[in-house]
Amino acid sequence: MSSSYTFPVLAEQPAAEPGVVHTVASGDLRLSANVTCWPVQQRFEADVERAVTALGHRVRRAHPYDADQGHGFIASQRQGIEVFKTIPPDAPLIVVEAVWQYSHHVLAGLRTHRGPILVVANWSGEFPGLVGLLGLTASLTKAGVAHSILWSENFTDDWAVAGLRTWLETGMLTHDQSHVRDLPALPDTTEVALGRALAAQLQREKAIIGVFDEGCMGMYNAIIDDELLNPLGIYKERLSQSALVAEMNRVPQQEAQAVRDWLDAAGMTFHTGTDEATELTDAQLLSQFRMYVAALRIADDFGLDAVGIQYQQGLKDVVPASDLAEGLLNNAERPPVRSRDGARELYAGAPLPHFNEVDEGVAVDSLVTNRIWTAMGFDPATTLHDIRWGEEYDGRFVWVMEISGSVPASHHGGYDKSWSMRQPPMYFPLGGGTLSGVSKPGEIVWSRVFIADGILHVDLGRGTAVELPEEETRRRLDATTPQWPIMHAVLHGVDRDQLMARHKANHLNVAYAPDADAADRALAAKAAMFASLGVRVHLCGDVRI
Ligand SMILES: C[C@H](O)[C@@H](O)[C@@H](O)C(=O)CO
Repeated sequence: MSSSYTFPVLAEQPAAEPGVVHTVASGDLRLSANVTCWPVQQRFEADVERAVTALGHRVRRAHPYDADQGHGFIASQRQGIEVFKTIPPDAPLIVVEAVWQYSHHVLAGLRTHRGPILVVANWSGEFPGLVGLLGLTASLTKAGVAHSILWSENFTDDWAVAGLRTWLETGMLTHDQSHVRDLPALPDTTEVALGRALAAQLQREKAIIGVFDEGCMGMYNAIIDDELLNPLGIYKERLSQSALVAEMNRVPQQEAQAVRDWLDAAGMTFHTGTDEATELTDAQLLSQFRMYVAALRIADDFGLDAVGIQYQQGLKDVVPASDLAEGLLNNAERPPVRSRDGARELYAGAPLPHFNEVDEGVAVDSLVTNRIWTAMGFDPATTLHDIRWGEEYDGRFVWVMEISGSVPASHHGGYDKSWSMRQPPMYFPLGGGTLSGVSKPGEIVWSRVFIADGILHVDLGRGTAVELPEEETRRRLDATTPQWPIMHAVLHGVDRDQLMARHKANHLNVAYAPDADAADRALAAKAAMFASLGVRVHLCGDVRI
């Protein structure tokens, strides 16, 4: 037997100290975002520390502020793995989030952490901390990692302090989820029959989702393995964003300009300037229109039924934002794009559903929604939104649903009620415009496809997009990211904390129906279609089936 092998020497793992709670903060990959958001994170961490200390425990931050970088976030998976080597595996651990964060930075460490895990976020619209929390908890749910969650403005309110105390004392915190119920036996209605027929068609005839670079911004929760996807009849075409850029470069300038002219004629407003670093320029817009044309051509080449562009890593350093192209793709009424030989209009008169940030839960949902809404004769335009924040208005809790760049123009009531603003430089160094506006009042079906216990689930609910006075809309935009499209959403029979406790994604899908009865019928068809596809359906809040 040889004695020359090199055996690994494993460092001793640190032991947990009684009364000590460790904290970590996961951040963005973009230095500009981490530096900009750091002061808010610091404030929130101080709030959490004060609350934990008042309850008789000590806080030990597991990683320091980095003076060279100008922030104290974990900014990569490698860094996260190294940080977790210093954390006692059995110690109580709080992930503190006031910002949008990349879940994979901390997922490796959290997967093997044995002590109780709590994820907390600040109830604030300023930066997407709540969105970050929801992405991480969805990722932990998919990974099967036990965890608790909690949110508060500054951890001085009784509800949050009581929750924190429970978690510190027991290592567990549960929330009311009595608004969720499993799908009952479905009635014998035309909508149920339609849903089942569309499911049978999808499984027999199959559909393809085109994925331009999988796995956006650490969103492990947004990746659905083929083994879970294929039984629905849905298959992935794996595409590269570099092919998209190559195709963009083949789009002649006049064709991109024709898209701009069409939108100008349709009444859309472009807030342009000349400073590439901070303003939206005509050149950025032309690049975005090239992307719109290129995405349709590639989708046509591969026979895609839906498409997703990752953008936020890689492409963000190559071309302006993908959002404007994405919003256009999701609308039935779009600038026409023809095949390269000019013979055919591509996807004429219909949206090509786009799942932003290659969120594959959104891909499945958009495809299903598109089929049902089209079959029922409704506007099939659908989009995701970030669950960004919310506050009471006039005695009702009104959510700020705010996607990071674009919604289909029909959600605003048309292109003449839509505008485009430069994407914030801290996330989008090369700029590009949004497709923004205020979502029109109306009846919506909301939903989310997610993975738990190794299978696909979907939550379905009803809501109303409400109109708020202009100054309240302005206040909400200014309190969040004013460049992005906003929906004022009231969810039926689901309160603020119930949605936060239950929702397994940073995103939520919405689609409009002509009226409340139509929305109920569309939801019933959707429930039937998902159930027929083998997805576990849950009804949330007040839903009439
Ligand atoms: C630009 C930001 O990173 C956003 O993309 C982020 O807040 C999200 O939209 C997460 O869903």
